Amino acid sequence: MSVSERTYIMVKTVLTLVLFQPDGVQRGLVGNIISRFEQRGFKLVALKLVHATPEHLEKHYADLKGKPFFPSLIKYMASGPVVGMVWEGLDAVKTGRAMLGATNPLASAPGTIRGDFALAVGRNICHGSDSVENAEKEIQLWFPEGIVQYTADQAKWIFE
Ligand SMILES: Nc1ncnc2c1ncn2[C@@H]1O[C@@H]2COP(=O)(O)O[C@H]2[C@H]1O
Repeated sequence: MSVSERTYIMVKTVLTLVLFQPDGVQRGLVGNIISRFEQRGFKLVALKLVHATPEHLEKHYADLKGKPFFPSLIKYMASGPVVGMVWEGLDAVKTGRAMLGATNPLASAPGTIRGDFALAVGRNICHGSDSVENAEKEIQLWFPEGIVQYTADQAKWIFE
């Protein structure tokens, strides 16, 4: 079992990283989106507001290094504070991505975060890990100190 694969009550849970871009922070959407994850039944296990360096962001977006928008993405992400958070839950990576909506807000369904709040691909509010393996790497990058371990009492009302 990998570090990010866990067991919570009798349910096998995973961790996912959600990273607010500067537009999500500046537009005051952090609280709304935290509420969506809480209301869905996910458990918050780490949270921080940071002004990330270009070097740190280059590591986070390493798989996009060859893309034409890579330099502007790094410059933009380093232009203001971002918020990193880690959520734990059943299929947290897949369901988190579904809650975010498509990368391009044009293709994001209403009801998703991008479908409700974004219009441009370069201002699409927040990033979500796209696989359990990448979540593990991203969580290690943003939270090298580790996540918080605790029991959420509401778990018995969410899982069978
Ligand atoms: N032209 C583009 N195509 C895709 N992603 C872009 C583009 N320009 C900026 N981005 C950003 O790059 C990010 C990479 O993956 P994310 O899901 O985090 O969301 C993406 C967008 O925020």
